[in-house]
Amino acid sequence: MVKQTIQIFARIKPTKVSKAGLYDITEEQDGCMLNFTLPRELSEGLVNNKRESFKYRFEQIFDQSAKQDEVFEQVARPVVDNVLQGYNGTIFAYGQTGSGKTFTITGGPEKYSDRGIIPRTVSYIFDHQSKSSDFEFTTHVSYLEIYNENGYDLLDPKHEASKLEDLPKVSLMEDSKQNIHLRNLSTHKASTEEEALNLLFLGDTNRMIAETPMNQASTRSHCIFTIHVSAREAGSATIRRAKLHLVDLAGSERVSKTGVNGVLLTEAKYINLSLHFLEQVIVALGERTRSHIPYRNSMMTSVLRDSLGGNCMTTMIATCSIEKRNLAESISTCNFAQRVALIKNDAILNEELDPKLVIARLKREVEQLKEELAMATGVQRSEELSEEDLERCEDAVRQYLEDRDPDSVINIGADMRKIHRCFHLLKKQIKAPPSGQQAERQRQAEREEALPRAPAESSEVSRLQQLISQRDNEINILVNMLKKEKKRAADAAARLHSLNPEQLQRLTDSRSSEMSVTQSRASVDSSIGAKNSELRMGEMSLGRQEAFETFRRDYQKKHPIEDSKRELKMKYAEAKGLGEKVNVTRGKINKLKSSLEQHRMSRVMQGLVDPENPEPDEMEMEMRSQMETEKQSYKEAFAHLRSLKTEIEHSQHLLEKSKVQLMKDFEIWWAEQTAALQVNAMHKPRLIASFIFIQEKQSRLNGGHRSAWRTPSSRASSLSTENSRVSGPSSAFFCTQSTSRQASLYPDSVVDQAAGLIPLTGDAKADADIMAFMRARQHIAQQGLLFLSSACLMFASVCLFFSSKSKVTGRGI
Ligand SMILES: Nc1ncnc2c1ncn2[C@@H]1O[C@H](COP(=O)(O)OP(=O)(O)OP(=O)(O)O)[C@@H](O)[C@H]1O
Repeated sequence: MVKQTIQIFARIKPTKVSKAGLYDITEEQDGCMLNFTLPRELSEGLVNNKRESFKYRFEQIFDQSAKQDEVFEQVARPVVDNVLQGYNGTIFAYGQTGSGKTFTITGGPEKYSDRGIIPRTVSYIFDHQSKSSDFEFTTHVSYLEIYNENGYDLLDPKHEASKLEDLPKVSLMEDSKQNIHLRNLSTHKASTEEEALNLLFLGDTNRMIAETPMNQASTRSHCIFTIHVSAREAGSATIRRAKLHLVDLAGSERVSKTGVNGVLLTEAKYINLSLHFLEQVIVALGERTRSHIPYRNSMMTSVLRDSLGGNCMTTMIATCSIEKRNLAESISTCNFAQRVALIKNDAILNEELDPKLVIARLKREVEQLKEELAMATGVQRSEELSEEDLERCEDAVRQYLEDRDPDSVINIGADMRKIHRCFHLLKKQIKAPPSGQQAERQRQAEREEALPRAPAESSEVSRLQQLISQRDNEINILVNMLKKEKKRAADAAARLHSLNPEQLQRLTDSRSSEMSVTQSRASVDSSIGAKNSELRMGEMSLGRQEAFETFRRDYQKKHPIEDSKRELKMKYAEAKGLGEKVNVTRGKINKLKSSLEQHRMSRVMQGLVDPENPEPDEMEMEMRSQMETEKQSYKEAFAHLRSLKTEIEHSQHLLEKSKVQLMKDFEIWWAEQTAALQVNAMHKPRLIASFIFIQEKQSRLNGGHRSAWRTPSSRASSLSTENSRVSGPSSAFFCTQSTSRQASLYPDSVVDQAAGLIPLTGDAKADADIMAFMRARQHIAQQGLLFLSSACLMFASVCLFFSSKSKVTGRGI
């Protein structure tokens, strides 16, 4: 058992503002000190006392310039090493919104070097596994999100989440030993790093898609990515199982400061409540005398029960923002961390015996004991030998006969039935007529025995015989080589035959090194995320698509997307170059190999070397050394290519995530615009005619479906024309969009007349007439009678004008 207090680290988020004496970090013998010095006006306000200086001890403090790899090495790697040894581990980030929790745990959205603890941990685990060939590892992952005290499975493959409620709900269950189980949380086997990273990406994308618009600005949920590792040494029945929780908590700021209402307030209350319960658990654990720890108060503390005061090695990273307005929250984060540092955990090695292996071992033992008993008592066992036993006897006899050691024995145990069986097999061997080859060899030996030979003659004969067998060997080698070549050619032809043109193209492409295969697989995997955004794009109406294009052009975050694309392109180019290099080197190695073989062969043929014990000559040594150099360069290039492949996959994931984010931001913007326009429309009933006019036109653009204009999106774009005149810049986009469409379909004059000359009258009947007319006009327009419709429009306008005038004056026309 390892007794250890929770290790605490702090990380300061980079800021453009100069630190101007607000904080400093000092190194001490047993850790680091973080000192905050508050300006007077702050110490009197936000923090409820007048202290100006606050000091906190941490295991280590990462200042603004700290890089992600440094954080991984210091914070995560020791925990992960323990997990690989069989100890549970937890790493959690705590801090106010925007202080860098997600950046630390998952990573930044732009650069590969910004990847956080989770992807680095995944790489580390699989790297370790590939190097430990004595162990058999299995890795599973799960991803849980806790929002408003409800758990959701972020890795559910059956659902395409568009909101959180679409994801399966996870609930807590407690067994008789009070162990917590998570019902409905799927765990997925990951056999490779790539598979695990794809799962992480799937979960992150689901998390992003399922965010409610209200919680956009900040992650208002807790997320727990769990890696389950089990390891067994070859031949051992003992399995070590450990799990690693990587936790990104929700922002810890106080409700009063968030200044929120409605849904957001409910969220904030839940977050604060669950963080409050977390604090209660931590306080209770810190008090030695407390026997009851209130884990059950919240889902998060229930899930993390083992991590807090239980069987786990736990590490916390406190994320702090040192901008003036955030100092109070950072101080409260550090206070929290100090309490956490008091908690003692008792981590135990999670070892268990694999029941299957134990049963097999016990069965073997029982068999042995039965055999010994039979020998000792003389009461022989009478039941038939099993198939397995029969096979074992055959193997034992074969090995015995093949063994050249005259002292070898058959080791089959004390069972008389098996001993009889072995004797039976031996007798069969002796009695059986020799096979063709054996018979020939026997005859030859007999002939040789029978021949009386002169000593000189016999030495000449044996020299010639040696030469013949040497030639036989050479012929065999050549025939085998020929066969291999033929087979390789036939396989290649068959493969080419089975490829479709696209694959053929890919094959001929220089990227057709190993890299291209893995890359294409990666792109299939990364399409999981792309699917969401593409699907949505496909579902958009034409107007909305156009709106999206405009939105994308002006999108604030477009630059990172463009940067990522550029970076990805560069990496592709680099991978292509490396792939070519790998191919060239491989070609060189193959060429050297065949030259070496030829060289050896020719030496053997010339009788310059003993085929049984070929001594390398100078040329061979030279070729071998060249081959070693090439192999080294191949290895290096290949390793580089592999790491580049991981980088490319990561960048693809980031790009996909940015695209999903863009899509989400667009949806929110669109909803806001629609809502604003609807409010305008309610206050301007007289504008309905132009609204309908544009609606109808929009519906025409959308393929002439009447129903299209009922959708909020088309309603918004129709209203927009009016809105652009009334509410100005906020709807400038709609204005541009509509006018550009109008210009292409209708002469400006007609549109203006339609929108400007036919306002509604306020009289129900007259307005109904106007609407009926508009629809009729739409119908005519759809049949291509644009000119006629314009004439009708003018005529109707005149009629309506007189009709409304006559109503006003009380006279008929
Ligand atoms: N150490 C850092 N280096 C560079 N950028 C950072 C760092 N820490 C945070 N950021 C950036 O600051 C922004 C907010 O960070 P992040 O999303 O990680 O905060 P958070 O604490 O997880 O917030 P929330 O509680 O809302 O989820 C992001 O754009 C992130 O990329």
